[in-house]
Amino acid sequence: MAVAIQLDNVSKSFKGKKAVDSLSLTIEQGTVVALLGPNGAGKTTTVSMILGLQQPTTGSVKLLGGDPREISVRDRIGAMLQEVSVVDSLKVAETINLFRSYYTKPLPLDRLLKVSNLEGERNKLASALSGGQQRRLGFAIALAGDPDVLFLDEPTVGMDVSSRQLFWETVRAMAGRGRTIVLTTHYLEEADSVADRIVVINNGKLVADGTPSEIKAGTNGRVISFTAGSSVTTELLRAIPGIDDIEWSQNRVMLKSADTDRLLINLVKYGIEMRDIEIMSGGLEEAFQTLVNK
Ligand SMILES: Nc1ncnc2c1ncn2[C@@H]1O[C@H](COP(=O)(O)OP(=O)(O)OP(=O)(O)O)[C@@H](O)[C@H]1O
Repeated sequence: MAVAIQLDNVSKSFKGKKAVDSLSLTIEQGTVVALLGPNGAGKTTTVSMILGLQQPTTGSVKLLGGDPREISVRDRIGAMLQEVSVVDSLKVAETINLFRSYYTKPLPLDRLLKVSNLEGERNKLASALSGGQQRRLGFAIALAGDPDVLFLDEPTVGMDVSSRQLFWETVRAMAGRGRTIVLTTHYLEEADSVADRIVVINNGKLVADGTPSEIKAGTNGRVISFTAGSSVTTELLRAIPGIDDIEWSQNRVMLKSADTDRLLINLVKYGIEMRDIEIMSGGLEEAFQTLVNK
């Protein structure tokens, strides 16, 4: 598969402190990649370097095979950053048209108004939009040039539920047409449902990289919980192989394990009295906390 983004050993320092530290990353075309990490992890700095807005202190960045600052590369890129700056005197449709004029193959205005759900606001002043509507205008602007690579920095902050749904549907449809999407978000459930790949950064370093299920499976395993009979004690459970953690909530016990199938067999073998057995996967939230608190 063709490579859309390539970072080779990229570092960025501010006043001697590394915001991004020896990051290497290859992103293939047609994938949706979520960049996760706590505040200050280096996500925005990474995206700014991929976009050519900041230069790495060391290392190299390639976007669509070229330098992100080249005009021919910029023509194929769209970005929705945290701040949307609008010209005060321009209406929504005029604002979108202004951005359309920067590109060689812009999408039609009506299509952009539709996917950003701003058809009803086309004649409003852009500066008079609500916060959520301004985010959607930012999305329309990012899509104006029908980009091959789209960057979304915290895109759904302030959007209501139906706008979010339409937004993610549009993003997934774009990926289906071979476009590459890189997004940052603090909403882990969104990353879990929309991304093909999750890259976790902490202190400027890559700490995990994989599909959402790989990230979840690789860090926290799964949990078996059941209502325990009166003969079951923590000591008894400690003797059983394959349990990573034991937690009680009244007479219900939760056992963490990397291999819940094998653990269940062991529990039966040891004659553990169990009722209402449940097996659950750990969530992305839990995996994320484990990764960034290591
Ligand atoms: N222009 C700058 N000058 C000095 N330090 C900076 C600058 N930009 C970023 N930093 C520092 O680099 C580190 C990474 O910041 P960055 O904005 O990339 O994090 P982030 O992961 O995007 O965080 P958030 O989730 O809060 O948006 C932080 O410690 C930040 O203070």
